[in-house]
Amino acid sequence: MSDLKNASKYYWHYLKRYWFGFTMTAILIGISTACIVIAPTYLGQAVSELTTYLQKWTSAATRSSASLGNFHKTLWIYLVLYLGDAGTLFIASMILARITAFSTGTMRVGLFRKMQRMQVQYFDSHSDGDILARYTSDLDNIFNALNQALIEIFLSVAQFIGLLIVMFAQNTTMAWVTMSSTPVALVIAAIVMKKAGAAVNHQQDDIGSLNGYINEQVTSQKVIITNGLQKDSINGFLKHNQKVRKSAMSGQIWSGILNPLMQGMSLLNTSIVIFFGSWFALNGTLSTGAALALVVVFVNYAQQYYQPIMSLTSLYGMIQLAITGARRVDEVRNQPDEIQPENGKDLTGIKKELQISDVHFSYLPGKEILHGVSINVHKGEMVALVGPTGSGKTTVMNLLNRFYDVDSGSITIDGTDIREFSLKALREHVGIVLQDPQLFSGTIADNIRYGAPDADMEWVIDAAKQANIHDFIISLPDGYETKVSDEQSVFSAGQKQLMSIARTILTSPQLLILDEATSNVDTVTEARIQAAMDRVIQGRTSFVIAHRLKTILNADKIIVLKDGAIIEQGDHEALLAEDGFYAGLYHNQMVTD
Ligand SMILES: Nc1ncnc2c1ncn2[C@@H]1O[C@H](COP(=O)(O)OP(=O)(O)OP(=O)(O)O)[C@@H](O)[C@H]1O
Repeated sequence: MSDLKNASKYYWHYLKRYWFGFTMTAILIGISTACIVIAPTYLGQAVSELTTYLQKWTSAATRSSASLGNFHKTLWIYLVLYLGDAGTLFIASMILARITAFSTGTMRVGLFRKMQRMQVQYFDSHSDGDILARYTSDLDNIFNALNQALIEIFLSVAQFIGLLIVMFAQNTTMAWVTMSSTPVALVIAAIVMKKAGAAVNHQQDDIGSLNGYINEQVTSQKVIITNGLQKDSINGFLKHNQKVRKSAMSGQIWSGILNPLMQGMSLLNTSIVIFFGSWFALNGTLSTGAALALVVVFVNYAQQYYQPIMSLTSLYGMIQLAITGARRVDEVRNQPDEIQPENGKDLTGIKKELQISDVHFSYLPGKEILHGVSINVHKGEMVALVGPTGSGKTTVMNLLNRFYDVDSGSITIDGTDIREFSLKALREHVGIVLQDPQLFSGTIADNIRYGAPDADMEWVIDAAKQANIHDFIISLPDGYETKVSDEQSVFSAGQKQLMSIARTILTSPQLLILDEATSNVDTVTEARIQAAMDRVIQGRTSFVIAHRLKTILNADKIIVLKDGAIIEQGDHEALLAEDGFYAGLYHNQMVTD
């Protein structure tokens, strides 16, 4: 039920602005229903006018007075009513199609905008495939339901109301008899809908997991091939696929069962009406003819009574998918945004120092990752973070850029807590070169100026030169205009890394965070990346996550992290002299290198 509540809130948020269109649709469908209800009476009248005409025409005495005028008039009214029905329905569907196109467009934009405001935590804790499913299959389900079910809902409601009016106008007692089975139908519908809702929810969540798995397997294709894991990959896929098949089947069964059940209710209803109708006919005050006519009319109504309910229940699978879709998209919509300080301070640069003071941090409640980390960095200094895998190096970087906020302790720049700066100002001054650099669709030049879109070509070339990648770029047939997404231009990890270094140089950050990426490139490229990194670091305050210790021998400060705590710190010489964890690590690496 809370799903329905959340979905209603979601639809209300996006659809309320179309109230005028919905009102017009309701009026038009009201007119259409009235036309369709009234039209048969004119058909009957036309038949009776034609009979009168034929009777007059066949007798010589009355032939002169025989006229088809009334017959034609009635036929015209009949035709106008049918045209009225078709015309109003057409306009109503056009209005709804427009509302659907605009509202789902706005939903898509809303979701995309939200993605740009959300905390990094959401992306870290959800698979890419699952996030993608919310943008694709969930939004598609919403679109399909709005596109196909909305008009049906309007029609069914109008038909139902129209029928109630006609029934009560004819005979109140028989109208109540016709409606008597409604509570039972509602209870059955509520039970089945609850089951179907849960099943469809499962189905969508399982589709999200399957997408996540496919995404993971596609991006890890090379690892799978090199390790000969194709069979395991397929087995994993089959497991996910089987889960989707099971949950989809259960969803379809529960959604599909509703329609036949309602058909059964319709038959039951007809029997009730026949039973009570005959009783009234035998025991009531009406003449036998009138009573029988009433029974015939109400048997007709009884059959029609469940029609709107049945057409809604036949759409139930689609509606349920749209409810689940709205729930999943709404989940994203309700994610907290990145915390922006009110009247955030501007950051003009690091004047003196950056201080990390007694920082405790946990990604998940109760599972602390950093236990009181303190690092003091003076302007222009290079700090290297070393330590075993999982020791917390990346976590420290995540906190510096406010991807996450500290639980306790503080990070300050010249005495001001970084949470007091506006996020924009902070991030303008923090440049990050990630271990796994990302290139975006567009040209090489676009990619280098990604963080500084206004930079002119001269600066782009200068940044590429500093990053040691200019010569390679101009050796390409299209030079800086080479399309990155082009199938012809597949870049090596080292080339991508150098381009992302050029990108960072162009933004001219005050604080640099470098996740050393020299581990999966050849020694020549490694030397080029190292030289580029050295150039970027010069004169800037920088944090380098070092995997290869020989790249950080010149660091002003080396921080050794283990299990989320600093166990040693100092420069290379001092740490070697200490002959502790760092010295052991260094000697080990020298041997393997
Ligand atoms: N988003 C996350 N949610 C929960 N736990 C996380 C998250 N990111 C990292 N961790 C955990 O935090 C701990 C520190 O991870 P971190 O990535 O900082 O280590 P690291 O020193 O950078 O490791 P590596 O050298 O392998 O990159 C690990 O135990 C890891 O499992």
